[in-house]
Amino acid sequence: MDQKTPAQVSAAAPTLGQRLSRRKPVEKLVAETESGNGLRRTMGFWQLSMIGIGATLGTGIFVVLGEAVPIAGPAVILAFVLAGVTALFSALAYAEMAGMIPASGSAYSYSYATMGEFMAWVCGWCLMLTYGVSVAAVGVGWGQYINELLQLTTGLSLPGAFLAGPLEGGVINVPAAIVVLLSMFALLAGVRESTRVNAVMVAIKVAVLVMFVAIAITAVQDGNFAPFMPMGMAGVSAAGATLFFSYIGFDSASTASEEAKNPQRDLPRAIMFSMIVVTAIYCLVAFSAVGALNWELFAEGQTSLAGILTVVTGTPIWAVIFAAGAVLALASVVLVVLYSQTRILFAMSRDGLIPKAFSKVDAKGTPRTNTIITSVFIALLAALIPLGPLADATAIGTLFAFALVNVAVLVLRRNRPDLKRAFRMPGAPLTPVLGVLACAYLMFSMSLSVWIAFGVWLAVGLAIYFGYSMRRSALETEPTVEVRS
Ligand SMILES: NC(=[NH2+])NCCC[C@H](N)C(=O)O
Repeated sequence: MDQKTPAQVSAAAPTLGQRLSRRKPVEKLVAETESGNGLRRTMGFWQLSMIGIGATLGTGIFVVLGEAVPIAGPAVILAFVLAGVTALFSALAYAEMAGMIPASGSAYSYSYATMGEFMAWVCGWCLMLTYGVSVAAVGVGWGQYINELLQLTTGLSLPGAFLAGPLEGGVINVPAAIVVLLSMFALLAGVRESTRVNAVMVAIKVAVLVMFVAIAITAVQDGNFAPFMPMGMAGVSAAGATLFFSYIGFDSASTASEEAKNPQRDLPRAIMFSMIVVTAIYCLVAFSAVGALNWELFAEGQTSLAGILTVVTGTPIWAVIFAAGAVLALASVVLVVLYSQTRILFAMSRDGLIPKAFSKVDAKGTPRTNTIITSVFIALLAALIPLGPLADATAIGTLFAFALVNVAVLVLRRNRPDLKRAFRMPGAPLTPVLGVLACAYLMFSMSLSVWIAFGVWLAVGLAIYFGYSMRRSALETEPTVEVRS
């Protein structure tokens, strides 16, 4: 048995059921975020939108699109719409929750307040796929573009053994690991991407993607769209599940709610606006890509978007500009998302569910140990695992976490109608229910191997919860907190 603090001796140890369902009161969560975070309310609609778009546009459109085309054929355009609609429901649910509980733990914190500790743990564990594993995926995409840029400008290429992990016939993916480790050093040095740098990155990303559309659309041929749906609806769904990866990131705007001048008005509008911009860009890029190049030529990752530009124009200059833009942009996504992952672990550690080392900060206020452990783990993933499995694992875990956010909206509407909501999800309770169903639909469109990987991931998470977190939870060890909900 664990040692008990004197204050606890009087109270009987909680039962398993009490432990699993104990909730962290909304008021406590809000108080934690308010106590001395010193954040200033400076952001308006545009800055919030730029954050959402900046965290979303990344490896999904620059690389995963190419991997999804063979799954759906030209109907990859529909797959983007399907994934986009699913993301939209969750985006609205996020807007409602973030306006009520502006906590850095994001979906993990929302679940802790609504469904209790066990579901919060499961959600936090899934968020490590949404953030940590997605960083590895973006890192692998970055590696492809840096190599492409090197080839286009110098004709040289890194030896194959150092461009891919063992599952793809290489030894270790060096560039992917390097971009993660460089970001780690930047974070340790206290570098944060400022809103201004973020806005520049968004401008670069949007500019090169618009350039892509403008060039590729001149080569669109009707014949390339027939047959439109060679793999049927199953192909569209499967591609939609993979492409869901490309929509992840709008939630980042919600994590800035404490820095927004008027979150109530601007946050929902910014989330909607980013979703519309991103969906429009994705559909246009997908349309011009599959229109310019027959979908069958996308197989086996033989073609990249940059490659299409060279084929269409006959000169490599546009491909060089495109690849250079992608290299800059993807590096910034790695930095931003890695930072978010450390913040979520910070929140979980503060709650006692993972070791205190993750919430220890150094003199500069940086969670040093947290940042190093997290980054090294992610660098290893990036070095060893291919993009496809990393993106799929990110997608399935995120779909699950997003489904939970929709459930959290339903639960709080019923249990705490009194709470002030900066934004109310329109059409509730129907819309959050549709949100859950849409997430479930995409999850069930994923292949068996993805489900097995997800199952293993969850099993490890449960082992940690029951073996460690359950007894160390701050709700158990801090007697001031009410254990029963
Ligand atoms: N939590 C995150 N923002 N993860 C990054 C998501 C990846 C991004 N949507 C991309 O396509 O590259």
